[in-house]
Amino acid sequence: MLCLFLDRGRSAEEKAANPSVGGTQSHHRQPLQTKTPRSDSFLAPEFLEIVSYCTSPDAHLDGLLRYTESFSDKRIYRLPVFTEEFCRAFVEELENFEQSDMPKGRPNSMNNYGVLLNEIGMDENFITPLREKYLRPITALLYPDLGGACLDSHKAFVVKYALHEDLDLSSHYDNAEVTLNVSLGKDFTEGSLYFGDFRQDPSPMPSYIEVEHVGTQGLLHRGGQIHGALPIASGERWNLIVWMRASAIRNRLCPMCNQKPELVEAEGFGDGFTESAEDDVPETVDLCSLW
Ligand SMILES: O=C(O)CCC(=O)C(=O)O
Ligand SMILES: [Fe+2]
Repeated sequence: MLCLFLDRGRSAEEKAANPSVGGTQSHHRQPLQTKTPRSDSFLAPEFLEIVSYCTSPDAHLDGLLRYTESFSDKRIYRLPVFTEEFCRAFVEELENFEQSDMPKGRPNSMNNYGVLLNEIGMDENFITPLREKYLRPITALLYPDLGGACLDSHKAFVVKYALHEDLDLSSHYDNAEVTLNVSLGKDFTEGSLYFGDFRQDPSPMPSYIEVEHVGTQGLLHRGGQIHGALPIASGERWNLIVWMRASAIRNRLCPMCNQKPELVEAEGFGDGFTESAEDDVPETVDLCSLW
């Protein structure tokens, strides 16, 4: 059973009742599951401090920016997210899954290597609470105009780059209002991200900036910020990517085709649109920051 060390607070009685929880096995034969995280111990203390600030009554953008690193005027921010111990355990579990004979899909149409988190049961119990409880107070301040306060679904996956596999990722924008990209390790050289224009606001001479990955830390950026990844020169690079969507925004205009979406039924979160598109759209986007 997959359990990403989220149960550090188990009592002796619980351990006696279910000693196998928390173990790491290399051959999974049954559907993988996670336990609901019972503590915040997998999150970096500095990240918890940021969340605590953002949920305080007087929180404001300038106050939040004191805790993060900002990159140019492109609204890209770096912040601590996970502990090192968690990142190591997470990658170890992903490697076990990779080596298993479980059926696997590709993370997206561009990356050939990596893991879709819903395939290992980590969507509902791990990414949903991470988005709702921890990330949303932060994105509400950073991206109110993009529905940062009402990001209500996601697509989450881990991408992997290695010398005889994918080396880089070409320029693209994400199917997301806001993206979180956390560096999980392992050891690698090069492989930085580069960012150009915001898709909805192109300039005749786009300027590009390069942003390095820092282990355990995350980058938040607008999904529409054009970006790509430079080739790694050695080692292996694993990153958690969470494409976060706000139905209140995309119900009005699909961010991929710039048209009013025509909805078809989908499984799970689909692409993050909701059916009652007409009814749910707030008068102004900032309404959702009143949550
Ligand atoms: O390789 C990376 O760190 C970026 C991946 C990415 O941009 C994506 O999957 O959308
Ligand atoms: Fe991307």
